[in-house]
Amino acid sequence: MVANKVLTLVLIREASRVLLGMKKRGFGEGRWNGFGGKVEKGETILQGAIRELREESGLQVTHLDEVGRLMFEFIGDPQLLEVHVFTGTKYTGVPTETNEMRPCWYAVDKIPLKEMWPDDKYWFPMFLKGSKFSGYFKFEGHNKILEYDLKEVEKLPE
Ligand SMILES: CNc1ncnc2c1ncn2[C@@H]1O[C@H](COP(=O)(O)OP(=O)(O)OP(=O)(O)O)[C@@H](O)[C@H]1O
Ligand SMILES: [Mg+2]
Ligand SMILES: [Mg+2]
Repeated sequence: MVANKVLTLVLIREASRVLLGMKKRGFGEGRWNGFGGKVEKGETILQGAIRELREESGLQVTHLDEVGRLMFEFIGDPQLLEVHVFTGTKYTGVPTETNEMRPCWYAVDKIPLKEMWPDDKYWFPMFLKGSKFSGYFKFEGHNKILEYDLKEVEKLPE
């Protein structure tokens, strides 16, 4: 048994646009995504999300809502990624490019799904309409989804 790798993903949302970042290095390099990363020892998942958002975008928030839970399996890797997806509308600061991310606002009808992780096209519509969602995706490499299961939920699993 290998413990899951716990990660956060933060999508700052306004009425008609979402803040994404172009990942400049590391896992998911070259793709637009929300802000986030590994939860560190001694912090809660929410604290990790708030910290990663600040480190990667320069934005400060005091509150985020958890809206999604995504599990990813990569063939050949026994460790599952457990991604906690958060959203928030209230922030202070100005989106600022960092070593890891180049932020850009995207209109909700112009989300660059072709330049995002392939799973995003399945759950982003649920996110945009305000639903909570829970999913599992099995990847071969970083571009191919072999199988998946995704549903809208009333409440996220604990
Ligand atoms: C497979 N399908 C996927 N679809 C959408 N998003 C995905 C994802 N798989 C991982 N993610 C996100 O990618 C970031 C990786 O974490 P990552 O940025 O590398 O970690 P962190 O910021 O801690 O980096 P440092 O180690 O500090 O450099 C993190 O937000 C995580 O939620
Ligand atoms: Mg990161
Ligand atoms: Mg980190």
